[in-house]
Amino acid sequence: MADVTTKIRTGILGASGYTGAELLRLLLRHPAVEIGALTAERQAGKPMGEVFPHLGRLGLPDLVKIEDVSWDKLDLVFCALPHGTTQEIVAGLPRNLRVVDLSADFRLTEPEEYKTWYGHEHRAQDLQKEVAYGLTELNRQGVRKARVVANPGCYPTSALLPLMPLLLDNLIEPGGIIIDAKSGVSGAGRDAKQANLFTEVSEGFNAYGVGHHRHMPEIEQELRLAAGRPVTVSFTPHLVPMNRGMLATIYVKMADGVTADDLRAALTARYEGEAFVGVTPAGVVPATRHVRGSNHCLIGVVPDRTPRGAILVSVIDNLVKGASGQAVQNMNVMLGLGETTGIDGVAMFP
Ligand SMILES: NC(=O)C1=CN([C@@H]2O[C@H](COP(=O)(O)OP(=O)(O)OC[C@H]3O[C@@H](n4cnc5c(N)ncnc54)[C@H](OP(=O)(O)O)[C@@H]3O)[C@@H](O)[C@H]2O)C=CC1
Ligand SMILES: CC(=O)N[C@@H](CCC(=O)OP(=O)(O)O)C(=O)O
Repeated sequence: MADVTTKIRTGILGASGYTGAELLRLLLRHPAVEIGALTAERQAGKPMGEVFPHLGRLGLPDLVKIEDVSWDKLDLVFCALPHGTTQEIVAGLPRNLRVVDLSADFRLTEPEEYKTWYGHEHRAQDLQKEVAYGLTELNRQGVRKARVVANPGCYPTSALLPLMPLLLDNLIEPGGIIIDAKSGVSGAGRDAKQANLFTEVSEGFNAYGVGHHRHMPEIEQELRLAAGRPVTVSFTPHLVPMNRGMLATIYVKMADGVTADDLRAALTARYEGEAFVGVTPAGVVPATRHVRGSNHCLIGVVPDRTPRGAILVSVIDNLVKGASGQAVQNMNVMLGLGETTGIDGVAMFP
């Protein structure tokens, strides 16, 4: 384990956004980390307390533009920038810097697939080969060795943690998986958008990206690795009127002779000893409030009335296990620190 008396000097690119603020909330109580640089685009030049009053009076550096960061004063960088802005920035960083990227820029391993879903050429294809997909519990060895970690999307995290072990063990069929997922509005970031106005979001909820959300190929890429053959999922995200939280209701077909109790037992065995992923007892279905503010994923398993059907319910906090918490977890693994350091809090219930 690394010596925690030598602090890791970290920078956060995109510190004026929601995941940037969440990284700070977690890193400020991390004993092995010091904050060396914080960046913003439009809000560059401002002190942190002006952008986020709850992060004022903490001695944090002011927000600067990315081009004004002194990279030689840093050991690791978190990139919390919009898609499409990160590939060139990471490619231009000194190679001794470790990187945890919260955007989708390095998640899809095939540049053609990236172009199809993100609408432009991959701008750092050479670097892509050095990247590990940071779903920590299921790729710990990859994360440990990587210089650059692609932190998974929030929807993929909520879906892959229950599905991948079941596919690996051939307990469910790769065909016909339906992922019906719901997210809090902070998942859309802090940027002002009409769809995220209080009047558009409150007192109702809606599906979006129906049939074509860019998390579909990310989910299928990782499920293909688990199943050893192509997997096509039906994935529909929904926006619900809450600030944070994500719940995925996943419909699967079990292999012949398998029961929902078998699925629960397999997931319980797979995640035994894991600090952040848990399976609820039979008859208990997890809710977003059980993980709010924490780095936990809770999974419930229920038999369905359809032939060989089962329903998985998976909950995370989109800003924590779905983004910044998992990013800190990956940093801990990359640097040989205790994996739960700084992120061991339990949920804020209710
Ligand atoms: N929100 C969530 O739950 C999750 C988000 N993610 C991903 O994490 C990343 C950050 O998300 P989030 O924090 O929600 O986003 P926000 O919109 O809240 O924040 C974006 C940040 O990037 C900065 N920025 C915007 N444009 C540029 C640019 N062209 N060059 C440099 N900096 C720029 C912004 O600065 P300024 O404020 O000055 O404009 C701000 O600091 C995204 O890729 C997102 O998809 C992943 C999982 C979950
Ligand atoms: C509610 C909402 O808008 N959510 C975002 C997902 C945020 C996230 O996890 O993912 P990325 O890093 O891939 O953007 C969306 O659907 O685009």
